[in-house]
Amino acid sequence: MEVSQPNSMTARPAKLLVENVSKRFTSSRATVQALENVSLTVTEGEFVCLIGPSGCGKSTLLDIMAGLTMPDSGRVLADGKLVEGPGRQRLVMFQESALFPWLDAFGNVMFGLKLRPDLTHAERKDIANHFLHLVGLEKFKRSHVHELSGGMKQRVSLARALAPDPQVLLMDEPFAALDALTRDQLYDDIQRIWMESRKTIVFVTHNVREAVCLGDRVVLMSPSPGRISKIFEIKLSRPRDINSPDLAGYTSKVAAALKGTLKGAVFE
Ligand SMILES: Nc1ncnc2c1ncn2[C@@H]1O[C@H](COP(=O)(O)OP(=O)(O)OP(=O)(O)O)[C@@H](O)[C@H]1O
Repeated sequence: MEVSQPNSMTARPAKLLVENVSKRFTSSRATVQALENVSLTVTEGEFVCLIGPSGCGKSTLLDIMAGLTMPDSGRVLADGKLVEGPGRQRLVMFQESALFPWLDAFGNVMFGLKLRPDLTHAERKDIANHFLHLVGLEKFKRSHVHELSGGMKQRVSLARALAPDPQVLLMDEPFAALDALTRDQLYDDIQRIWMESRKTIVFVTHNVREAVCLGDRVVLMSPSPGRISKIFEIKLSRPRDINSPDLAGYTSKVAAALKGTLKGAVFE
């Protein structure tokens, strides 16, 4: 299967280097080769989207980048250092918000700042307020989790992940459970925040349009065994509007290739 990694950003340093990573899961019922020989370079400040059919290993790859799962073979380097476990420079944001229900929005962001023992309590409060403002929730800082909508919860999760100032943000379908309108708003917000902060982001999604709207590159994976089958470079200016016609050409190209992975072939 063709593997190409065009990347106009190669002049920038590699933030994450995935080298020949393989991972197999064995249960009493079956053995699954979740990833086989996956290699990928993510450059500093890049926004990379991972897309592919269910079960192709996207989350497994993200977890390995995060240091939450160890590969059977191969390795991940972050800033040239071997990833051997989770670290505060690589934080993960999941589909379902993993907020603490007994804390309000502010308390949840403050909790994330426990990762920054170098800061005083007053500095943490300032930072928490700043990030709640950034995600548009300053008026809801005293709201408890059950009082927030799904979109608001994901905004708090985003503020909590950004507040400790990680260099890399790993996002696993963070908007999948939200309605279309809320998602469209969040696409604008995440692009604005990314353009301001220039974090390195790896973003898992099932949604081709979402991947094309957000990614500098869209990495298409194929299942059984999980591999990278093709990488698309998205050369559209930012900020991008998910509903703009410019996106359509890329979207149909990626969608056709995605369909191909389901049939066992990949189209250009
Ligand atoms: N802890 C585990 N134990 C056993 N099998 C697992 C485990 N985690 C993942 N798998 C299997 O590994 C394969 C890849 O799973 P993974 O969740 O990475 O895929 P995915 O592309 O993220 O899927 P989806 O899009 O449905 O979330 C699947 O076949 C899955 O069943």
